[in-house]
Amino acid sequence: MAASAASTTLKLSSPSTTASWLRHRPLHAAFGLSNLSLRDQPRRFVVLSMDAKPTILVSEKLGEAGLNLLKEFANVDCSYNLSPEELCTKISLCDALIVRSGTKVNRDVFESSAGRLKVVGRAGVGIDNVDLAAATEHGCLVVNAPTANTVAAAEHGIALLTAMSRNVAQADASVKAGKWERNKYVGVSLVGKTLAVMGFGKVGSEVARRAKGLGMHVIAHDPYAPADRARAIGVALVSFDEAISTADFLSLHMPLTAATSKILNDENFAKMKKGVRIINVARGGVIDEEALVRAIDAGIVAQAALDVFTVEPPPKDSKLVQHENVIATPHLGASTMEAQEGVAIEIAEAVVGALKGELAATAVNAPMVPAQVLTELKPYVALAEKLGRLAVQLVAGGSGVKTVKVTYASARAPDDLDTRLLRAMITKGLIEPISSVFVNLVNADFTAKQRGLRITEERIILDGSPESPLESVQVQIANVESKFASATSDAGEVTVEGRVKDGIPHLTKVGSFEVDVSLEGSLILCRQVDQPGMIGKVGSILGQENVNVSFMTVGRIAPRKQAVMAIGVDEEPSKQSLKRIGEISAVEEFVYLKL
Ligand SMILES: NC(=O)c1ccc[n+]([C@@H]2O[C@H](COP(=O)([O-])OP(=O)(O)OC[C@H]3O[C@@H](n4cnc5c(N)ncnc54)[C@H](O)[C@@H]3O)[C@@H](O)[C@H]2O)c1
Ligand SMILES: O=C(O)[C@H](O)COP(=O)(O)O
Repeated sequence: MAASAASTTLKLSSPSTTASWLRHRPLHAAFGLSNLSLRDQPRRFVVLSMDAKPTILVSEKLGEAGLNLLKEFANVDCSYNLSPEELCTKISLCDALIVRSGTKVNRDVFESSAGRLKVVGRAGVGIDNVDLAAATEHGCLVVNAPTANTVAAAEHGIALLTAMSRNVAQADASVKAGKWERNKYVGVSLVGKTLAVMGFGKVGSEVARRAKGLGMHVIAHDPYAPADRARAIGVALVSFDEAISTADFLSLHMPLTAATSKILNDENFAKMKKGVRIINVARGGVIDEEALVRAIDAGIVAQAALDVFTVEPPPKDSKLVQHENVIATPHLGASTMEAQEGVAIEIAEAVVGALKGELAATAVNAPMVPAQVLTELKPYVALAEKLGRLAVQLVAGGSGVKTVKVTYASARAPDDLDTRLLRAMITKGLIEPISSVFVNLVNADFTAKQRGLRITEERIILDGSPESPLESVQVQIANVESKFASATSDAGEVTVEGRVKDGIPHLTKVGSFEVDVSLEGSLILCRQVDQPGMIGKVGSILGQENVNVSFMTVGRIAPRKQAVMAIGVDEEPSKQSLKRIGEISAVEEFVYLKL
């Protein structure tokens, strides 16, 4: 880490006890959640004046216990199956809205509310149906219920697994059609078969546990899950290729992210064992649905059981849904009486709490930064989150992301620099790109702990004037392999370091290579043999598809030796362009990272 001549390393206790930014301030006030006028403070969150009883619109069926909680505090309007126009008309009379995944809460809804809507509660995990940017712009808090439907989703995965393997749905339809086709519907046994659980998080680990009870051999792929957690329930974590090439059954439990979008595609279906069976209760977008139809027709995939689809509901004439080797359910993973009661209570408590102005642990878009400290710290909190995002995207696998070391170099006295917010932002950056969890200042330490993530902090005290709060921040992930080997330091840790320059976060180090690229847009890191013309070659590939390069630097060990080129891009390059960059003869490895 670059430090000035004299420096001292100091270990910080975690969480920091020197919360100078937040000390003596009630949290809701520190976070700008107290009675703010929406017009004056359009990006902050408002709470209701306690004079009037608020109105809560529930637009999809919610469990009775949750409704009762809401009714104790508010007027509750349960109006299901509203058209988009009806929703927009009603919303101007409502302080809160509670939805599941069936209601599209788009920008029109926030605009139509004319500032009255203060909270949107999602009775479930995924907030794909809520326009978060529009919510934040309109000062509307979004909360979700992230835990209560985990077991229900896992049980539905198992239901699909067993129903598919014994043709229950097809045989049922056949009997109801008056037939008796005992030879046609011979199934396959589960005992002794290999199930690969793709995504070993909350739902995936519950599926694994249950499948072991069915006598299956369970393996899992999850580059970020700690191997010891998997081992504790007798599951081996394996690479992606090993999982898909050895599985008899593949069950998908990863979130839909840029990295997992269409992760089951033609190329990967071709690597699978002939006759593999696929279960998806995660998100439709993780499968290339057209490629799945091709793989079924080619006999690679024997059967698929799907609860989720890229477009929901899928088109009536969808080849996939109509395929005789596919069974489908209409996104029923969370639909048990028990889960819906649990989710209803979880969301009702969160919405009522938010309307009362309490800080919500399940807030999806709560401001992480108290308005009062924004001026000085804004670029540093952005830097912290982006370093977390970069570090985790560089991880390829290993024993999972378990140990993260953060090193702050600062000339400020330890008492004058509270790292709680920075640590929370790094945690947010580390967790959000790989999970369905949203991290805020309230839940950051808890969420890290729950995922088995240990974050230690160290301080390097620099000589000199403490004008800026921080000189640099370094994030290191231990015991993992990297997608970009050059990001691994000599000590074997995935390492990124950055600093703020002219108010803008910059990446200044990757592994042992010094670089200098502003952390805006996205980033391509390329390791090559240092030689003339490289910048031109990469630049022209990007230029051909109108991808704007915002920044480019080369860090090298010595002239004509190995170098790392960091290229900031405003737009996402196509897969083809990235492939062409990888094919340039001097390029030894490269990676594309979203910030
Ligand atoms: N069908 C339903 O009704 C229903 C209900 C609940 C959850 N879900 C969905 O199930 C999925 C899992 O939910 P969860 O609560 O277990 O989330 P989670 O965040 O607890 O777990 C997701 C896991 O996926 C892992 N992961 C991330 N990227 C990966 C990759 N490239 N390859 C392999 N693993 C990767 C993460 O490390 C994490 O451990 C989500 O998509 C969620 O939306 C669906
Ligand atoms: O994201 C979720 O919680 C699940 O996909 C369930 O969605 P649902 O509440 O619409 O059933």
